[in-house]
Amino acid sequence: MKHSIPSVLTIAGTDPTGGAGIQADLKAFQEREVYGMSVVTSVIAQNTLGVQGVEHLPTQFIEQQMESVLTDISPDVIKTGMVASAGMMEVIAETIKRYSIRYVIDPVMIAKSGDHLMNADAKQTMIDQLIPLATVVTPNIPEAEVLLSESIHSLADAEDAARRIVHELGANAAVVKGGHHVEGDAIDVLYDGSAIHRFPTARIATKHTHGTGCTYSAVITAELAKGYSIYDSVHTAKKFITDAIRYSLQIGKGNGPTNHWGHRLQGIPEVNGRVLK
Ligand SMILES: Nc1ncnc2c1ncn2[C@@H]1O[C@H](COP(=O)(O)OP(=O)(O)O)[C@@H](O)[C@H]1O
Ligand SMILES: Cc1ncc(COP(=O)(O)OP(=O)(O)O)c(N)n1
Repeated sequence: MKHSIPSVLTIAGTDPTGGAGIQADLKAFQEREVYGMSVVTSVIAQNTLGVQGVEHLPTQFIEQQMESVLTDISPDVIKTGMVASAGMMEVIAETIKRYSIRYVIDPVMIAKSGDHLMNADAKQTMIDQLIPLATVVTPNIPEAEVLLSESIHSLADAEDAARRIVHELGANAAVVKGGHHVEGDAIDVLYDGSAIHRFPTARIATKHTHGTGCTYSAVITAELAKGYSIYDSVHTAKKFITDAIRYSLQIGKGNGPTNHWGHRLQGIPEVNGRVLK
């Protein structure tokens, strides 16, 4: 049954500190005013300092969660984040095909803390089974390098990578995110199958970028669900994440989370990264 309110489903791992994974996705969905649902793939003991433990749910139980949602409420768009194993990827791919739902894949591989969130032997399954189903794929630079087995050093390399993810790996569109360049502006590049689009912002000097990629792809998912184009969805996501980083909350002992309501604080002055009210 189709619902009048745009609805979205994230299939991902958890972050008990709320900055990344499913918790970040649900916060972003709420801020973008779409109805958010979630299927858990792995339960992670992590915080702003890193990952302390991982428990993967059985593949069959991930499948059961997806069935529970999809036989009741049909999301307009599905997003995947952390999907650790080839077996999990296979059941997710089969489900997306069976229900024929638009799909955003954030190909999460390694957290910024350096912890591995995807098994190395799952890479080929991601390439063969998930990426070709994607309406949009949103790798950061290290992830694009792994997907294409090539190094990315420049903006031209990132643009070439986005083109290759579409033409060689079969995604409908690709955004290569610019957060991992050490210098210069944070420039994301979108290739939509016909043209390259650049989304530049000044790089914000902060260590509080935990969960940026999760939040960004969740906003793209939400905007697509509302009926916006891929270009407009990426544009909104870039604006949203920039405010979320700019107004970050300065919490946690390590790389803190972003502020999911930062977009509501635009124009409010800040001092040393703290918002003045
Ligand atoms: N220091 C920063 N200043 C401004 N934008 C940033 C910064 N770090 C990341 N971003 C933006 O956050 C989004 C996520 O990027 P990135 O950090 O590359 O992804 P991930 O979290 O998957 O590693 C992108 O839009 C990127 O441009
Ligand atoms: C459960 C879970 N999923 C994804 C990530 C990675 O998040 P990301 O948005 O790429 O940002 P970092 O956390 O790597 O800074 C995660 N940590 N946990």
